[in-house]
Amino acid sequence: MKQGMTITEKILARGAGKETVKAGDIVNAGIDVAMCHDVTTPPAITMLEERGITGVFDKEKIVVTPDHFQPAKDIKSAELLKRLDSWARRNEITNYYPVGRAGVCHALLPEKGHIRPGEIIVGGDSHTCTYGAFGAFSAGIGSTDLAAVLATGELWFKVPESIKFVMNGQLGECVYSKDMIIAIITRIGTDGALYKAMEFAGSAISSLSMEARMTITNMAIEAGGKSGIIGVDDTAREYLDRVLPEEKKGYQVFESDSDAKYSSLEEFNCSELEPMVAMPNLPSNGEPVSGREGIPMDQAYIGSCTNGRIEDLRIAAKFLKGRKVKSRTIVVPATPSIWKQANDEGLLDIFYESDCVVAAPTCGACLGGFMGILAEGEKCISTTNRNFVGRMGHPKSEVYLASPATAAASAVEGKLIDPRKHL
Ligand SMILES: CC(C)[C@H](C(=O)O)[C@@H](O)C(=O)O
Ligand code: SF4
Repeated sequence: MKQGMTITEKILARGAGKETVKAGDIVNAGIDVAMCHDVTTPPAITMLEERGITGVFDKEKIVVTPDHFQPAKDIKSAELLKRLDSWARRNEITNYYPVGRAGVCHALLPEKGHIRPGEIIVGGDSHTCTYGAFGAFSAGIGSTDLAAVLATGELWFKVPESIKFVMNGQLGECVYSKDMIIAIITRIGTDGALYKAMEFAGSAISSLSMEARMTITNMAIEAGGKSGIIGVDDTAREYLDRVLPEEKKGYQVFESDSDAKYSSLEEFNCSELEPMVAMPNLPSNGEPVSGREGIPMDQAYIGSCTNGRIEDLRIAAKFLKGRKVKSRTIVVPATPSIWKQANDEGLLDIFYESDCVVAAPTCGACLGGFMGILAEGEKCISTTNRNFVGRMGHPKSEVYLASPATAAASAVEGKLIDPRKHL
């Protein structure tokens, strides 16, 4: 009898023009979308230029946005932005978002309708796995692979094995998808899904918004995952209906067969889950924040491709409204439309009244870039995805990962607190 296939195997088979593939197969697949930003694309451009390759495989299938160091923070980043800009304009890249339209890539692409189910998406960024929330196969690649993709529109993959995560139950009050993914990574470790596709399902996933799902797939790489993926349902269809242009609405939906082969199965009872904090210096150091209350926080950071979306800002605002922060607090809406939406909804006023700094869309302090770098010994509660040594500044600074609720509540207290105490 024919072996069933996972959603990931089906998408890669489609991309490779094959009837079936199985985990471990090496396939050459066509790329539907290639995401380019200001850090890893300039070196790819250099590689292409050195080989006399001036064009790109398809100017419609490449999406370019500067985000890490935009607007330019220093001369070096200005040079990167300049190279990216002139390359994008020279090649007449259809979907180029220059400074002013630019946003954190993994928030911008879905919002602008560049992500579709069943497609194969790569990007020069490790958190490209985010787009799997839409039932796509999506993986981060380095500059060399990116150069190959930009020139040829193809890339080879080893078809990954899949781990199935069944997230049962329903999240309780003040518990969010960020808490789910911290709990998952804490259970399996930072190499627990090495080169695997992390497939998420179950009632606690179904009831999440697309924004909240993206927080989960975004962090698949933090467990070593090649990709993260969630099947398409009505919530995804509604989102796609809203953002996709008419001509792109005919996407292909794949789902895992009931007899698909998984390397393992992990089940969680999400009804028992508590607000979490990932203690320094690994995303796998998760603990219920209730057991760590009282650790003083110098800074709170609310933003990034993990939790810088409108829903995250609404949650943060709920905890900040009518209160002043005791930790200096930096809020970074991930894209210009999120910034505008936050403004229209009065969220920026709430942040202003609470004494938060609101910055322009950028990766900024998430990777210790700019606007929020930590000094020696400082501690930051952050809604980002990595808390490695020196991630946000001095090697002796510390980053604590949490949901926007926990970050905002802790900012008000000036120390770690369980957000349930702060409603
Ligand atoms: C700069 C970039 C290559 C890097 C990544 O790939 O993830 C960054 O986005 C990060 O989060 O550390
Ligand atoms: S927001 Fe942070 S994690 Fe996301 S792409 Fe930018 S630097 Fe990387």
